[in-house]
Amino acid sequence: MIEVRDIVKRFGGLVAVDHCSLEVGNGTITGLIGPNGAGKSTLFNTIAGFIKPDGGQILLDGEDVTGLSPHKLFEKGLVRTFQIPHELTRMTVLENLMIVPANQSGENLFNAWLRPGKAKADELAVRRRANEVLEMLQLTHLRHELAGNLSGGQKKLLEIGRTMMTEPRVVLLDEPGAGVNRTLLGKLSEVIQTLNRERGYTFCIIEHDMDLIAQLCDPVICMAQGKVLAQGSMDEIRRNEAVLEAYFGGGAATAADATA
Ligand SMILES: Nc1ncnc2c1ncn2[C@@H]1O[C@H](COP(=O)(O)OP(=O)(O)OP(=O)(O)O)[C@@H](O)[C@H]1O
Repeated sequence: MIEVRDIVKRFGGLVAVDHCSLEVGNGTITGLIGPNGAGKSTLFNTIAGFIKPDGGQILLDGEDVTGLSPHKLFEKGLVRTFQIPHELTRMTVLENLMIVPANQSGENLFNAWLRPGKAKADELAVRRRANEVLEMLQLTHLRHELAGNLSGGQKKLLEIGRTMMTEPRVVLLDEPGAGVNRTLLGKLSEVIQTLNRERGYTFCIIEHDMDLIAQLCDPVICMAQGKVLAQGSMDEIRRNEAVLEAYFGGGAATAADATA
C-alpha cells in the first residue's frame, strides 16, 4: 500500500532519515519502532505530506505521491492522526466528527442557498455516520461533551474516530498508546483490529509500548539512525542482535528487555 524508496530528510547538518526504504503491505497493521531520535516521526510526516523529503520517493498503491500536500493525500485515502487541535477542544465530540467530511455540500453557503434539500440530506448522512462512529467507539454517552473535557484515552479514540468519518485506506497512527490507561488501551486495540479486519483499513503505527505493538502489529519494522535496521514478527525483532545494539548500545541486556 505504501512504498518508501530511499527517502532522505536533513535538518541542517543532521540526517534524520537516511536513505530509508520500507513497505507497508495492504491490509497489514505494521508497527514502526526504534529508539528516540531514530527518525520515525520525520518519516511519518514525510509520508503524510507534512515534510518534503530531500530525496527518494513515496508510492501509494503504486502511484508516486512524493511531495503531495496532506490535503491531496487525504483525498487519496491516506490519513495521519493528530492530537485534537486547540480550537476543536471547545466543540462537542459529535461536532468534532461532523466537521471532518470535506466534501459535504452543506458547508458551501452558496450550495446551501441554491440546493437546501441536498445540503440537509448531506448533513443527515454525516450525522448518521458520526453516530455510527460514536457507537463503535462506545463514546455515544459523551457525544455532547466538549472534546477538551475527555480523558487522554478518550481523546485518542476520538482522533481515530475522526479518520473513520472519511473511510480512509491507510491510517498513520503516532503513539496511540501514549498516556492511555490499560482499560482504554484494550478498547483502542479492539477498534484498530476491527477497522483492519472488517473495514480493510491498513495501519502503520509508531509506538513505544511494546506490548501494544506485539498485540497488534505484524510485521514490525525497527528504525535506528534514520534507517531500517530490522523487520519481522515481534518475536523475530525481540531476538534481533542489531535491534538490541540500537536500544542498548551493546549493554548486557537481553532482547526481552529491549522490547519490554
Ligand atoms: N524540525 C526539526 N528540526 C531539526 N531537527 C529535527 C526536527 N525534527 C526532528 N529532528 C531531529 O531529527 C531526528 C529524528 O527525530 P524524530 O522525531 O523523527 O525521531 P523519532 O524516532 O520519532 O523519535 P521519538 O521516538 O523520540 O519521537 C532527531 O535527532 C531530531 O532531533
